[in-house]
Amino acid sequence: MTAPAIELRHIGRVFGTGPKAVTALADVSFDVGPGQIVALLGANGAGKTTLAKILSTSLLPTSGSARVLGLDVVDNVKDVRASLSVVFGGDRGLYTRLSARENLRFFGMLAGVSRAELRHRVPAMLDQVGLTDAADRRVETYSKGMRQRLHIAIGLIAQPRVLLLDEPTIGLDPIEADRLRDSVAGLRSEGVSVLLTSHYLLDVERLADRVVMLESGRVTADMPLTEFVGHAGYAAVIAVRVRGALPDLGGVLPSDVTVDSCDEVSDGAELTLRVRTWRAGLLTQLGALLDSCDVVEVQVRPARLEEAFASFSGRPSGAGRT
Ligand SMILES: Nc1ncnc2c1ncn2[C@@H]1O[C@H](COP(=O)(O)OP(=O)(O)OP(=O)(O)O)[C@@H](O)[C@H]1O
Repeated sequence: MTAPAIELRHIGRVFGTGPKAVTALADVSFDVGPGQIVALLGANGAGKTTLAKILSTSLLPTSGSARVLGLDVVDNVKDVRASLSVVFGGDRGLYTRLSARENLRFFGMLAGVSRAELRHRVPAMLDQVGLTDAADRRVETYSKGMRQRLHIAIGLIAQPRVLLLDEPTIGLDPIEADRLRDSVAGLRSEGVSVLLTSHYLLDVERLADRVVMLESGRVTADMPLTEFVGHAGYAAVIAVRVRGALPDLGGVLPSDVTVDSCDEVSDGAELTLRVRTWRAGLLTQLGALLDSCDVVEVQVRPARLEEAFASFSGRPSGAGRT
């Protein structure tokens, strides 16, 4: 059987000793499978950075064991470093007076990739992150999103099989963020395993196969994304706006649909329904119940990760975003 890309067993990390000791990680165990994208969620101070530092061999755990592709991070520092790459968000570490192509060549050589190999790999990486057209422009002329995509290309130039990706879409506008997510999603087909930390739940919703949630250094959830989203407690919200009055829906709604709110507006009413489980034919059924009124607009909003996040952390929706 192939070893998990990342294997954490009872990892603990305490900073300091005595009464001032801080337990950053208490007892963390989970795996990232080969080719999987796992999102590591948690509020500020939950222990995400500490875990990333242990995996990237820049910090020792105080208990437990961590393996990358079967290699212990304490005993096999050199091999772990060759297998894993860390990509941080923001502007750090790029040579902005050089072009993307030159940055990639430089970091490739630093990582020990041969010149001959770089001749193939650099254009391939530029293409993979959508920077081919801008490849020979100085990085100082790039948008934040382009810089961030270049970071990912640099992280991948030595062909690591495991990537730690920290806040990849921080500070990006929605279009840039989407492009970046496309680049990350493409890694799955390359067989790269990713541990993604993000405060942006949209990244997680779009990219992750599994979600691991940390709270105060402990794992409070470890499950497939679909199951995690299911913890929102409902599948979707349907908002209906009608002209004129609404019929009395008391007792006629399907059992898995409840009324969230019903408000009068200038020329009619707005009704919000919460659907516990989505099923084929539900909208037709609701349409029939509203047949007698003039429906102006219907919006269906699938359950969002914010609600699931809140249900695990016991905080109100939206508090996951910091
Ligand atoms: N070098 C250190 N010395 C003492 N305490 C530390 C040190 N590094 C981290 N901590 C503490 O460990 C806990 C976990 O911190 P960590 O940075 O891992 O959290 P995080 O989940 O990455 O937070 P954020 O989302 O804010 O980056 C926090 O209470 C933090 O104050």
